Amino acid sequence: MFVLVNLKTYPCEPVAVAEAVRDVDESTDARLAVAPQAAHLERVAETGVETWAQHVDPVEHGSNTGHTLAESVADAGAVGTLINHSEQRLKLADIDGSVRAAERAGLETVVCANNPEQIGAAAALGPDAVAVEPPELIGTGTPVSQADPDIVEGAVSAAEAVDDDVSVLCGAGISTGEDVVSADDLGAEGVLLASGVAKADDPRAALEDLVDPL
Ligand SMILES: O=C[C@H](O)COP(=O)(O)O
Repeated sequence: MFVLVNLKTYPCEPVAVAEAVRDVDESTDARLAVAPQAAHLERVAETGVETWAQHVDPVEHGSNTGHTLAESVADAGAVGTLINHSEQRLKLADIDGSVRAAERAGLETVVCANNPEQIGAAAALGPDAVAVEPPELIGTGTPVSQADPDIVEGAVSAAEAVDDDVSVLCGAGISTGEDVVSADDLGAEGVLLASGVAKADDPRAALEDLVDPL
């Protein structure tokens, strides 16, 4: 299972969380990675943890003030990027452009979507993976894998129908090892999570719990 920890803009210490993700990754068969704020990418990547960007824009080098260039996040040490997160929604053409920009920079891609229908559309753009996240469950601590298992199974079928090379992750409310096992049982190849680790009193202990049954 792939466990991708998104730090969003939570007030956590990104390097300390990154070190915890790196250390726990070494103790498990699961693959762990962390997605900090763009401004923290370099410091996080220097810890040796697998580092992801939270977003890249559909732009090239040039006059694009305030945009996030895929090549810049790759230079900072990111190896992958989220695209179209529920909190950073893009138009369809821009999702396509961001996937192309990430590919150009050699970044792995996870395109997020709300439901199986959108997952099918996202898979058609040829990312490495898609992530289904019902927005109403994000940050609630109520895991999608238990609260809405149909949406996870539906996403797996929808992606498979379009391109079975596209992996499916699920996210929203995932915070325990049991939640990750449920996601695995529903056919997801990974989980995207944030508050369960970034807002935990002890992020390292939260991560150890997450991977314990894997
Ligand atoms: O990127 C992560 C997802 O939006 C899930 O967030 P959450 O684990 O806080 O529900």
